[in-house]
Amino acid sequence: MPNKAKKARTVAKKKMISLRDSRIKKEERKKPKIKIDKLELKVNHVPQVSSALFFEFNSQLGPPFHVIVDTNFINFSIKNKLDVVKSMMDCLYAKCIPYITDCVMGELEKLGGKYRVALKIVKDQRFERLPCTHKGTYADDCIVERIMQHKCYIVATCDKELRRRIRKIPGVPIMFISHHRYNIERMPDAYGAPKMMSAFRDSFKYYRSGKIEDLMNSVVCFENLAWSNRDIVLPANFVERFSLHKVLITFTIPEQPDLICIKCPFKAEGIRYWIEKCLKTYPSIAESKSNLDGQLNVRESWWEHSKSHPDARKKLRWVTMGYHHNWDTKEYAEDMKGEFPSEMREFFVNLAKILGKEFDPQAVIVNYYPFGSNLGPHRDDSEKYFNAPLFSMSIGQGAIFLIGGETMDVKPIPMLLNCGDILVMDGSSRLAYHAVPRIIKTEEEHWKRKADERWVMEYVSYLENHRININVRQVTKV
Ligand SMILES: O=C(O)CCC(=O)C(=O)O
Ligand SMILES: [Fe+2]
Repeated sequence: MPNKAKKARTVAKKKMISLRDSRIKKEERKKPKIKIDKLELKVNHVPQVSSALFFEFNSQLGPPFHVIVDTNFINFSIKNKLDVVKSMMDCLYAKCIPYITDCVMGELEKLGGKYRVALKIVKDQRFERLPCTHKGTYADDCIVERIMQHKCYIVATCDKELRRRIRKIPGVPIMFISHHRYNIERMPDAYGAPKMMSAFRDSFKYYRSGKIEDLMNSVVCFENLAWSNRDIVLPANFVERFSLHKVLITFTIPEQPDLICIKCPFKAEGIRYWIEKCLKTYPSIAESKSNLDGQLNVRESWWEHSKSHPDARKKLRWVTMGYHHNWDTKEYAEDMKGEFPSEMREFFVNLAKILGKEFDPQAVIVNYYPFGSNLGPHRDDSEKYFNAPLFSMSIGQGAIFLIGGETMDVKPIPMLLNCGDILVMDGSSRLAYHAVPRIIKTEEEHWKRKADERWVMEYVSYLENHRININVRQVTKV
């Protein structure tokens, strides 16, 4: 190499400052080599684990359970008509205290008028407040921080992201909502964690999603009921007034002898009468309440509106008249009642009399079920007066109805309910668990029989896709 070139290279090299020089920004500076002493003990820094945890078993958990509730859990509870405190106790079989952080309260307040029911619920005195001292209102971070510090909480949330974060923290069970009830994950068995499946729930799941051909083999059909068949000749004026067949055909089943099953007593005109009432009249009565209250401005003319708005059509799920059922408190109140429809009173009082029962209809829930919808296992015990029967009438498409016993451990009997069929839940069946896991395409659309064209045009498209249930109760002793 010529001397000149060699010199130039040496100069260039000298001009470069060392990569460890203090004039280079600290983060860009080359790190000095650390000599590893192979004999020295290696220390890993991991977050400190609470002393309440024995492996991952949290010894601070135990009744009463302290449950931190987030915003979406409250909202989903409202949507699923679940009373927060009661449903927590049903889930954990023990007293539960729901906690609301200032952050969650802040979130609910910010969400405005639509969430006023949620706000009202969390202001209930059964909820405890957890004051926040940090800045801002990022509720998820606040909850995560708390459960890292204190191992005495369960977190109730339906938020996927928050659940994912909590799963990384040892010893914190998560409560969530699925199948219209509260469930819990990561709960130590020792705390009487809920049996995720009861005999009733097993059946509900099976009939909700099983293959229809398989299910139908085990379903009790009124036509095939051979037990205690009792036929009653109906009074002529009753037959005439409500377009009934002359003879009422009733059955019972051995497992529930107090449940009276009545095969559809209506002629086609009789069924059409109730269809018109349930679609055109009841949702529009000023004194009725419905799940669409406050959502659609078109409640007074829901039926007209629904003809051109398929969404609104599917959205109507219930209408109440007479005493209104309060879905949050599960109570009826004297100041929450409207007129009970007179024709409905007349029909069910007379029917009860014919069956030898006293009945004063005071509350009705009209349920509307599109295909694919269902009604989870429950007992109708809000009425507080159980010495009167409850009448449940099916209209439109069919359904599988499960009737169980006093507890969810009793395996229910699946029954096929068709248009016009009526169940009378009396005596021991009045408080039995029941559910509607599936809406079934009916084989006999007898509402069409001899219907005039105007009627067909008006109602048939709704009935092709929906079932309606008229559920009539007596609330108080008279
Ligand atoms: O739709 C049904 O057959 C039952 C409805 C019911 O159980 C209820 O409204 O409480
Ligand atoms: Fe019910």
